[in-house]
Amino acid sequence: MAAAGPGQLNLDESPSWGSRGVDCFEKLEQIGEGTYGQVFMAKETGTKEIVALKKIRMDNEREGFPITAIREIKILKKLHHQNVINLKEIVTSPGPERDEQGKQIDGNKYKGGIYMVFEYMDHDLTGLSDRPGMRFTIPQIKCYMRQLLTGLHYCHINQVLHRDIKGSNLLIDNHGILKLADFGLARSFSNDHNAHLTNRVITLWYRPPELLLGSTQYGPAVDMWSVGCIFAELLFGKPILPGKNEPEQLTKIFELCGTPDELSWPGVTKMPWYNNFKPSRSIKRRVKEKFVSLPVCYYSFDRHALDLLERMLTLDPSQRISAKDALDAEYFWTDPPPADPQTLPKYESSHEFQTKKRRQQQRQADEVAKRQKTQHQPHARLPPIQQSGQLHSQIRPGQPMNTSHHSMAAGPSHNYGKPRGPGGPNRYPQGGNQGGGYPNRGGQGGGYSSGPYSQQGRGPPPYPGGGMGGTGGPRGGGSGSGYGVGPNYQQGGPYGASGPGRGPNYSQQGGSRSQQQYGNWQ
Ligand SMILES: Nc1ncnc2c1ncn2[C@@H]1O[C@H](COP(=O)(O)OP(=O)(O)OP(=O)(O)O)[C@@H](O)[C@H]1O
Repeated sequence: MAAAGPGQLNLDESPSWGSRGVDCFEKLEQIGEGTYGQVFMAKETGTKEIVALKKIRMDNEREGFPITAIREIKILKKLHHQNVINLKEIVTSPGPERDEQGKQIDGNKYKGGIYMVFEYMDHDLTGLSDRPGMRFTIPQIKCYMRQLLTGLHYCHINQVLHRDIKGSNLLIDNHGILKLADFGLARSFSNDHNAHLTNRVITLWYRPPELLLGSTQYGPAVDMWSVGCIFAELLFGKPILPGKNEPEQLTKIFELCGTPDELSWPGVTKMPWYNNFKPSRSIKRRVKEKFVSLPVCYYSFDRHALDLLERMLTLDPSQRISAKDALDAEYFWTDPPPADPQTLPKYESSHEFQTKKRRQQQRQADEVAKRQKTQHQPHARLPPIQQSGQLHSQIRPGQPMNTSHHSMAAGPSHNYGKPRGPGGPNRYPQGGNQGGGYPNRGGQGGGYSSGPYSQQGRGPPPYPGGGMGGTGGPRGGGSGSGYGVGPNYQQGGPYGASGPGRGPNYSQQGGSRSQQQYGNWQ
């Protein structure tokens, strides 16, 4: 495993990097729990500036500073764009880490913690969209999508693949600005695509078919598949491809996008795992059909949205639309235009971690109320006990802080864990998770890069309500095909016992994206 010298980062030209202690910051509250460790909202004691501190988890790193953190720091140091999170500095904690009881924590040979200091962002997309009653408008969705594509285009022209695009890694502030974050799986690429890269990246639900079929030579198109999944999710109201494991993920993709053949995807039959996952019968692509006639959806996908989605969810990566071309798509240039970020509603801070915690508390309160009710039932003459749902209905955290926008319907359902790459937490489905849990994860912008978001004439249209779910709906789960098109698992797929962090059966997704999990991933 690659490692930096103990206690040394040596990553910077700037002398202040790594030289300040974390005691320059007052920790305010925990806002994230990632594979790396915790993320805190903190205040710089001198300037009072609010920042996010991401603690680099060292406990599993016996051989040095974690390569994931080195990559993230190196890459972020070279990326500077309005739609990419700004890494401000690295700080260290001087002494040995202590737990809440003041006991020294073992296993950290650096005798202190290392933190990345980021600009603070009020929300992540998952946390925001999971707020009860949250409904994004079409101009809001266009605004977020355009910023996502602008940030990603900037990464791609700077030869960086993000490799973990998902809602919880898209941060949004109360000025409506969206930034790409979490570059822990990112890496530089060269345009010749000759290097071999690991295919065990990208959270399962957002992972493209070429990686699921074993490709190790890939490029920016992998991120564009994930963007397509996010785009559809924003309009559809829930994740569109919630596979429980890799084979099921591929099945879901084929059911939606059709089965590939040499005509639609030249070279597909030569892909490393094609024979393992060869569909038993051919299926027609039905992206348009699925999203045009939705029984339960908040927005209908208009013609331009469907066209763009089709081009993002193209099976053959060489034919998939690039970020640059997506920014030119009719969708962004037809009414209603993308909202100006400044005009978007401001919300109370909503990170996936917090919305998850709130939901857990609500669940616990519901259980207590249920228990009390059961205990009291035999005493028929006692007054009925108030249900926790009544309390819930009074608290409407999904409401924007300003009320100038559209009213919001109430809606439950935060998903708290998040599924990651080959194993990991989950907002999405991972076996037995109660409707939540995430899937596992295992030059400049040609006129787009950092400019302001111009309104495109033709005054604001009336915005119908709608947006990303929040109805607690069927997140996660969803099994099998019902089409009988599953891959040929019998032949012993590549996802069997061989993969690090994966159990012998397909439903295993535990783990993290640490070295242990990915081995020598590139
Ligand atoms: N700069 C920031 N401002 C506000 N919140 C942040 C910031 N960076 C991260 N967070 C919150 O912390 C969460 C986890 O952060 P991040 O994804 O960077 O950590 P991670 O350890 O890599 O997590 P994961 O393994 O889930 O990707 C984010 O989803 C977000 O809610």
